Amino acid sequence: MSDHHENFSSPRPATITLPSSFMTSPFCLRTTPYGGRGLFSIEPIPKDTLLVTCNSPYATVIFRKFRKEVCGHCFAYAFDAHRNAWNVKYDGQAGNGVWFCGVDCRDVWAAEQNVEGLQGLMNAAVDKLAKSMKEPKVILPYFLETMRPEDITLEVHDLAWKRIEDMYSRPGCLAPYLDELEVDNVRFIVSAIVRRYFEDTVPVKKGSSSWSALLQLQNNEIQHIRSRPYMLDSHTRIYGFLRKVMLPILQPYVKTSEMVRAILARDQGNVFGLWDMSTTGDSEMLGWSMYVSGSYFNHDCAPNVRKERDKQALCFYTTRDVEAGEELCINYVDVKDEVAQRRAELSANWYFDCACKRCHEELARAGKAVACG
Ligand SMILES: C[S@@+](CC[C@H](N)C(=O)[O-])C[C@H]1O[C@@H](n2cnc3c(N)ncnc32)[C@H](O)[C@@H]1O
Repeated sequence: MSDHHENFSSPRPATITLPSSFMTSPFCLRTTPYGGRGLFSIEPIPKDTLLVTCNSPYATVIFRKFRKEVCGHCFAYAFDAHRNAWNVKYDGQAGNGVWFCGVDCRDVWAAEQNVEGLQGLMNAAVDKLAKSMKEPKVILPYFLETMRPEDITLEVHDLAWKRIEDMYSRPGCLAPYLDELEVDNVRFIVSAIVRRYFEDTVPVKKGSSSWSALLQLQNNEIQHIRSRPYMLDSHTRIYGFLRKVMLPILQPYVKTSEMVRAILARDQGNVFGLWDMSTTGDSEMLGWSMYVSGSYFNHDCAPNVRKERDKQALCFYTTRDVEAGEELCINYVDVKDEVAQRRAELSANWYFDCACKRCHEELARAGKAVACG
């Protein structure tokens, strides 16, 4: 339970333990001149090479409204199979709230993700507490009323969290109100805590990512709260809810806010949306997942890597021949969009000004056009 504070609060840790999936790869992790670390080829890599497979997410959530339509193990979407919903469930309370596309997925989920029935019991507890929530209420009004983004330093932020920890340590403090997305966020965090519990108590499957690898991911906490100060109130209510809902065996993980903060700080900017595989072009987001090794790919508006979901796994392939020394990048936004829209989206949701060559060239052309016009 003792997270190293440097790892927790600094945007990118000084020392990195590489995810095990990178050890035998044709690429390495290096510092970029523009945006932290990135993955670079160490030898020529042909088109369509599988670079890395992230076998299963460290944390994941299917939006509550899609729970009957998305398989809890392989994420298959019922509509893609021309069905309205899946009907395989786990017997008894310990499988609560999870539907499967077949008994095979149900049984693997039970063996890998629902050891001791913990995931299912937590789902049931979250649903029960969510039903009893009262009126919406802000719990950090002073923060929202007085803070300007530039005032939100790590110290100010730490103080707000300390206040919340104290508040929820008092007996009789009620569970705060959460909206639907916040309850989904609770379930995302619960999945990470249950996984961490297994990591601490039962042997983890080979090739799985670890909590210490998750902590190495870029921490976007301060940028996130500066750009949306109301999110601190949301995050602290989520923490309050978690304090109330955790089964006794998992309570040690939320006794302080450290683990919840560490997950929330990496959720923004590092997770992958779970989309249906629709070929109609109207793809819908069904939830989101954190794949630790996949989060080291930087963005480029002319990417040389594509990602493909294969059931629970996320696979990364080269889209063209890559030379030794080239950076390997995916795209975070739709590269068919205009430069201004791509940049606005990256800035709003990932907090960076894209430094890629394509943006540079398109901005230079636009600048010349304005100068000539
Ligand atoms: C998912 S992380 C990628 C790994 C990250 N560079 C690291 O060191 O952990 C996304 C972050 O990488 C940086 N980044 C990714 N693509 C970028 C780009 N095209 N231009 C500038 N920064 C970028 C930004 O800081 C962004 O928030």
